[in-house]
Amino acid sequence: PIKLTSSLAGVTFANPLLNAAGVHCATPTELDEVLASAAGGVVTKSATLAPRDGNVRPRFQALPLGSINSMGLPNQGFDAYLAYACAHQQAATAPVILSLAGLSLADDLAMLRRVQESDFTGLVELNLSCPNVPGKPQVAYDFAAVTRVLDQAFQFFTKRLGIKLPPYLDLAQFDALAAILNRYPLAYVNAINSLGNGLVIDPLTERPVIRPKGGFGGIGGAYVKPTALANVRAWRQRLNPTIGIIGTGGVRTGTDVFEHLLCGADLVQVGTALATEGPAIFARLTRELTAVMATKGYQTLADFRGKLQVR
Ligand SMILES: O=C1NC(=O)NC(C(=O)O)N1
Repeated sequence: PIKLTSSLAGVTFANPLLNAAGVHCATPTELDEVLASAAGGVVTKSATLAPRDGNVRPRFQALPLGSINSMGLPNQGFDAYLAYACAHQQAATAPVILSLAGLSLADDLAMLRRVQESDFTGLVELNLSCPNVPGKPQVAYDFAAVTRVLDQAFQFFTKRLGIKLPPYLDLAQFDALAAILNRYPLAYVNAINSLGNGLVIDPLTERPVIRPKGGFGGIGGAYVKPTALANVRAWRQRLNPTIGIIGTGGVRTGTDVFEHLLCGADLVQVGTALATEGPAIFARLTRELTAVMATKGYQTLADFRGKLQVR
């Protein structure tokens, strides 16, 4: 019989599929709907210290080949998501990953200190790659800033910490950042966040399809799958084996899930396709992944994880 169990930093998932932070996870109702689906776990909308309304609308547009978004971190605030994560840890539901996106280094550290002092023992995902807060650069493109936040976080944080990274497009960047990341006891790296600051135009109205930032927003979906797979593969080839990998980007079918796992992902997250199809997608993806594995004679994810062949 085919088994889809996967573990990440000692946390076991019955199947490797979750939502991507930000999609179908901003309220307890949405979070419950993902947990009630065939997903193996759920990740919360990236929390800021205080609740946020986010950017002006329209701020999301589904597209034939993916999506563009400039949400601007609308969320119920850190306390709400920490409470949800703790409650569901007690209820022993599928794992809840708590995503954090401070608007400053101080906010990142303040939230991590609160998690450290809390009863939450699960996975924490520090989002270093939101491209959509006007005036805020993506921290993960500034390697000195990444070093600062990890240096200061690991002075006191002893729980399971992963980081959400943006796509990198140059192998020298993977080499340089891996040398930094390998110095820290990271639980995992999640690659990729949306491809930042794309522009989608409506030729009829001669205007961008979303309003914030003059129409500049993060690109997701089929557009980014080759870049997502390359980032998963590049990190797997460079990071210590103790650092797990979550693959995110361009997942719409069981074959897409299979490809992320083949590149080395331990878990796989779904954003754009979940936004359009809803949580029922997790049953479809589980069915399709199982069919791919059956066709190839694989019984477990370990039979093929990270085993992309070299041409
Ligand atoms: O990290 C993020 N990535 C995105 O693509 N969008 C959200 C957001 O804008 O809140 N944040």
